[in-house]
Amino acid sequence: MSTITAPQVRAHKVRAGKDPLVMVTAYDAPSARMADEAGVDLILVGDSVAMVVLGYDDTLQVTVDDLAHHTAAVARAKPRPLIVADLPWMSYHVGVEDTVRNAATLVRAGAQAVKLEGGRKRVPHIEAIVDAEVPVCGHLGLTPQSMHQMGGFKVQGKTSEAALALVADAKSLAAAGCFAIVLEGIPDEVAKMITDSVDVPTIGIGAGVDCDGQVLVFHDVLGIEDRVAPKFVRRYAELKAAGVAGLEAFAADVRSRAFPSEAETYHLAEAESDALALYGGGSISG
Ligand SMILES: Nc1nc(=O)c2c([nH]1)NC[C@@H]1CN(c3ccc(C(=O)N[C@@H](CCC(=O)O)C(=O)O)cc3)CN21
Ligand SMILES: CC(C)C(=O)C(=O)O
Ligand SMILES: [Mg+2]
Repeated sequence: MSTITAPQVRAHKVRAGKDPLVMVTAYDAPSARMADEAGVDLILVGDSVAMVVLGYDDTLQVTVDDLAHHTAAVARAKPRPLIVADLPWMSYHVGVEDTVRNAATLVRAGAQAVKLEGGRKRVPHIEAIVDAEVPVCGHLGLTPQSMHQMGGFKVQGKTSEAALALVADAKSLAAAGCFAIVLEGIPDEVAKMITDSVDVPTIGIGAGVDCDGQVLVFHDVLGIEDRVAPKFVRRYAELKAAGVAGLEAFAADVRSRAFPSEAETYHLAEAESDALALYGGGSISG
């Protein structure tokens, strides 16, 4: 079971004296174990899996079944962080009943909460999922599933009108029962205003230091991703470079016959080796 529960997250505000929440994405059992051992608070099985793992150029290409597949792999690691799974595009845009069934699919795969993108127009869907006893995390600002409406992955809330609309959206999400709200790609002043305006924690990604938590994509934090490079990413390791160096060393050892060594090789017992020699020692003409 998780170290932190959704109700505990809901009450987690920096202004109440708490340290910021730490959330990182994970998409499989080994990444979930790394997040667990690092002591993060929440794992997000994000639809960013489409871009950083599955090779797509956007997040619109993944389905509920794709997210369930990755959520199940994360859940099998039994990580201590709370497992939040993204509802992908088109899984909560058709109807409320369809939305609740899709949330249930992710819960049965092992999610302890779900996240969906958008503001006040998502309130009926959020309320229905919460009514089905599933904690919901909101997501406002640069919502990647809206990339065609936004004209790309563009920072949002850059005018006073847009900023106030985001504050109103955040209040609607909190009132609808969201236990936390991710704020992505917005000016820090706007994120601070939202964080001050709601009683649930805000978890920022490209939203400044004044949120109640921070989230980044696993492959960005560890330096595995090198196609997408948003300004808000800080790399804490260079695993892609380490991986390429390791594979180069393996290839060199194979080609020089330095691999495998004696210690990496199996042998017959002597008697069996002698008996085998009597049968022709492996010669095909013998
Ligand atoms: N590897 C990765 N990291 C992410 O954080 C991430 C994904 N993939 N895929 C899904 C979404 C897409 N995200 C993105 C992708 C690009 C930018 C980006 O290039 N932003 C510009 C700002 C453009 C502007 O000024 O409006 C930047 O320079 O940071 C931002 C968020 C965040 N998410
Ligand atoms: C970037 C985070 C917030 C996300 O939604 C994802 O990884 O899919
Ligand atoms: Mg996402």
